[in-house]
Amino acid sequence: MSILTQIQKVQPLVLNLANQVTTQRVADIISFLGASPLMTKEIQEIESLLTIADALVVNIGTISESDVPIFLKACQLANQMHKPIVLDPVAVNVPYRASVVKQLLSAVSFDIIRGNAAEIAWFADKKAVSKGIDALELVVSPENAKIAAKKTGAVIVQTGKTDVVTDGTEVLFVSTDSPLFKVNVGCGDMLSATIGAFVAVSDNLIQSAYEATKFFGEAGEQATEQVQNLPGGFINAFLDEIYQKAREAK
Ligand SMILES: Nc1ncnc2c1ncn2[C@@H]1O[C@H](COP(=O)(O)OP(=O)(O)O)[C@@H](O)[C@H]1O
Ligand SMILES: Cc1ncsc1CCOP(=O)(O)O
Ligand SMILES: [Mg+2]
Repeated sequence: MSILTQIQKVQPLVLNLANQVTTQRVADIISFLGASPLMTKEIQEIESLLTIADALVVNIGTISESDVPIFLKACQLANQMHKPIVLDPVAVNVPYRASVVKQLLSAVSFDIIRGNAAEIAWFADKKAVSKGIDALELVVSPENAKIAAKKTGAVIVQTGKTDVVTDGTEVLFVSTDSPLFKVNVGCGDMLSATIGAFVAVSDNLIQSAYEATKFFGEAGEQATEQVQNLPGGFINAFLDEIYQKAREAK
């Protein structure tokens, strides 16, 4: 049975510490995949929510000082409860965010880290050209992703023109092409959430990350064709594609 089919069967609960910009898009893609999204910012309920959750997705996109305790507690509890954690390190090259992620890395282990090439370069201690939430380099290098995997112990999904999925040893590539992902804010967040839904039902981290990334990219290509390369209706066409393909999964 494919991981996508397993999602239809299990309907896993994916708990999100989401950013405030793309919460609805993240909740929608988890739901359209056949999984069940839940967002929280309340530290008092984190343990009970993790008890019923099948995966945790942590997105630092709009993190602030008052959020750090719940991020820390949620990740520590997820480790203790053996719930997989996906980290989306939005703009981690910015000093404050870097300090928060360093604090998290010193206290918890992440199963999968999904970021653009500039964000992944940070984990590899390599220079990269970025501008806020975006990577600016178009050259795809698996080397930084492999180093980042070895340094963090996580499976790395480095997104770009070609996506790189690696555990530091095995390296897989996803070469789909949906340029409208770049101009639509939140596509990275939605991919991280998709990976969360896949890893919620599979113990194979690199396979979950790869199949999620490939499924996501292929749906993007279908949607790009449907909207004649115009961004305004792309997300709706993309989410409809996700919904339809998820329900066709065998
Ligand atoms: N230059 C590009 N051309 C086509 N698709 C891209 C390009 N860059 C990223 N993508 C795709 O966009 C999606 C989001 O990745 P990315 O934009 O790198 O994340 P983020 O939004 O976090 O910066 C991924 O599916 C990725 O394959
Ligand atoms: C614009 C913005 N600002 C803080 S989080 C966010 C959304 C980032 O979304 P993505 O990294 O998926 O493009
Ligand atoms: Mg991002």
